Amino acid sequence: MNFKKSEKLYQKGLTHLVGAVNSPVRAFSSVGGNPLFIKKAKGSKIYDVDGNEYVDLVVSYGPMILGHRHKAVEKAAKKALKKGYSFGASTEAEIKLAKIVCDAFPEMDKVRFVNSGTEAVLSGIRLARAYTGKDKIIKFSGCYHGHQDALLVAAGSGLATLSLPGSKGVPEGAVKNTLIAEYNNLESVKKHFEEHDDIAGVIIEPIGGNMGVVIPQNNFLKKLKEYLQSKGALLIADEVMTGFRSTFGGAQEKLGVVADITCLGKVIGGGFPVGAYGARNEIMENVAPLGGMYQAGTLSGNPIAMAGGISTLTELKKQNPYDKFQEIGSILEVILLESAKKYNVDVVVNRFGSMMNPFFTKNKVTNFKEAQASDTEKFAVFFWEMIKNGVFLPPSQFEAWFLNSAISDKDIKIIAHATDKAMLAVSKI
Ligand SMILES: Cc1ncc(COP(=O)(O)O)c(C=O)c1O
Ligand SMILES: NCC(=O)CCC(=O)O
Repeated sequence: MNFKKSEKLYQKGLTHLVGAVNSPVRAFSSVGGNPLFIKKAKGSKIYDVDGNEYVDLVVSYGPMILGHRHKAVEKAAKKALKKGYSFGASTEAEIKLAKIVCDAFPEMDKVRFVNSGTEAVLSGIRLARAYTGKDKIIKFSGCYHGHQDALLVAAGSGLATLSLPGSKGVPEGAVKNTLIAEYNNLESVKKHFEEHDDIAGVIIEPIGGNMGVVIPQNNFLKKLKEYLQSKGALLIADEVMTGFRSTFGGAQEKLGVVADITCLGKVIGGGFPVGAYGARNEIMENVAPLGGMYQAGTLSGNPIAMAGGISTLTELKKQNPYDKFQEIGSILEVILLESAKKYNVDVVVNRFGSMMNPFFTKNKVTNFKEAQASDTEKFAVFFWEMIKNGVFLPPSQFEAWFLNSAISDKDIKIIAHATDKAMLAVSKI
């Protein structure tokens, strides 16, 4: 396996692109080496420009839940393309996707489409403030909610990978209403309520996916919702990663919790740029043109993106792959753990349905601090051995791996073989 063409493109890309990437998570900062350049993808596989083939466990950081270029999605997008790309006016497709989305969440009467998860969350936060008339928002350390100013503190994803406590260029004023709590620690939330009476709500990834996978323990989410209700504050579920992935109704359905505002992205567009935020009528009626909270978008509800979303969600409903994800996920979990045991490597595997990852640590991982105790050098060695043996992973200890419904038994064998080689390599450092 060689990466010569990727290497060449990387050098070329450095001239006019920052770090030759358009999102820092794509840089190989924490694993060393240079990013791979992709030529194409199909089904469960992704191919780089040097012709190397990989089983893809990144799937564009989540959206490609049916695998790449699913027939139904490709057909729908091509059909939409022929009718025009953007109109700046309403289409029937928006109504169709809105119904599919609202039907999936019990208390979602209305939804507004935007173009990314970042936009979905920044709008959801604005809505919580507009509805409650309060300014403060609690977020959990290690959770990532896109790159809006107010939430770029103690964030996961690329900030965790690059060990950044926050972002330069964010004025103090932009984060003065952001309070930080610890995941799985209700007391840390209560403490803020004891000190402040102007908290609009709490935003949470119902399954943490941006510090690696972190799962709520002991009904944490249910208890959080009950507590917030008693305080008249809103629960804002950032289901950008988990929506239509944990199951069709998202992590909320799996965990038996209903949020006041739900933010969506990734799978909802099936690889096209779509985000959304939704809630019950009483909340959504605050959004313009019905109410005074302004939020807009030239390309929002884009017809190609809507077609991608409708076809992806319709196919997902038909396939209902969630039991299969559970099955494949538990097989991969066993593969990772047995291989770690064989080579005497300390590994903890966290998994929730089709989201999982190993942490190179001895102790359980239930919050950001525990995730940060992982050995990132070991992860870097593991990552490159997986790549060399045909498995494409996110280049960070703090990112989730995602399953897709095109993964085959043969792919699982490739992953098992690569894992064995990778754990052996880790055991030698
Ligand atoms: C939970 C969560 N929220 C928000 C975002 C932001 O979405 P986007 O990258 O589409 O702006 C992401 C991923 O990036 C995410 O994982
Ligand atoms: N977990 C990381 C993401 O989901 C974001 C991807 C990106 O920012 O490119």
